[in-house]
Amino acid sequence: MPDLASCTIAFYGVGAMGSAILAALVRGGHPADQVLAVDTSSERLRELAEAYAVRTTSDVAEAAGAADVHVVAVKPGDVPALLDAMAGGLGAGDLVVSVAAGVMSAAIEEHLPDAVAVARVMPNTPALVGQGMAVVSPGSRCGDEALALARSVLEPSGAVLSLPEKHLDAVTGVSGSGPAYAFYLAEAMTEGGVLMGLPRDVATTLTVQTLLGAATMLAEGEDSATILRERVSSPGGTTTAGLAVLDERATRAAVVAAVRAATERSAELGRAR
Ligand SMILES: NC(=O)C1=CN([C@@H]2O[C@H](COP(=O)(O)OP(=O)(O)OC[C@H]3O[C@@H](n4cnc5c(N)ncnc54)[C@H](OP(=O)(O)O)[C@@H]3O)[C@@H](O)[C@H]2O)C=CC1
Ligand SMILES: O=C(O)[C@@H]1CCC=N1
Repeated sequence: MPDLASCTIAFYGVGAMGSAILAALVRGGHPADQVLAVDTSSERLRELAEAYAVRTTSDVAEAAGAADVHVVAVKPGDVPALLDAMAGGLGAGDLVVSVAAGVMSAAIEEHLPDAVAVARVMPNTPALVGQGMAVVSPGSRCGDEALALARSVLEPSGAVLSLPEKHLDAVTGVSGSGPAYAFYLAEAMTEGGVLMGLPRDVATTLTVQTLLGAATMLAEGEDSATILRERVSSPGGTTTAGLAVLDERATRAAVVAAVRAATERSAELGRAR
């Protein structure tokens, strides 16, 4: 397998997720003329060409023949037809990296020539700002060099872990869908501030900086979430009053159930193939 720097990388589907990984890769220094955006939407292609000077095409077979690394970022239900359109252009030395939720690497391999390596990845949208979390799992034909190449596609997007594929549904439940849980909390905190009389822009600033500060303490410090929460909670004070309401309304159980539901939905998407 070659180094990523010498590879042409095609992104099939440049919606929310594909374009975030593409953007991080180009900002990270990968030559834009070695990046190919492929999408059914000519408007999306025009936007990406303008923003990042990447090459574009709507011809899947042409892209498959031109690239070495192939990032599949269409909706799970669109994956089989896309792979069939790609297959004729792929051969030994090619790597297919799929970010589609639930779609198993074995199901992807069935559509492709035997010589093609497949890796599955569960990324998330903070890749767009270089703060993504991606978990990479090798398929049955993905050796160490191909796995390293797959990781290097994601490294400009943020943190990267390698795990066996059996964990990817749970990963999807925590970090794949997780940004939406954080945005949901941000919406609710902002709304609470507005209800209590703060101007919306002020409530938004307070919420965003508070979540950023809390996440930075978790990321950079040694202390667990439990210890950090206890340090905010003065006995008989304001925080315990607020947290008691979250407990009364079973918020912790609701978040655990949300992770379970997203995990189960990922597995279900895989069975639908
Ligand atoms: N969004 C997220 O946070 C995450 C998404 N994922 C996974 O990423 C994948 C993409 O999700 P997301 O970016 O949200 O979806 P989007 O709908 O935003 O993007 C998918 C893009 O692919 C295009 N497309 C569909 N079929 C083809 C085709 N045959 N060839 C080229 N382009 C095609 C779509 O066009 P059109 O709209 O015309 O169909 C669309 O522009 C999904 O499989 C999802 O599970 C994984 C982790 C996180
Ligand atoms: O909602 C979804 O299905 C995709 C996969 C993980 C995040 N978004």
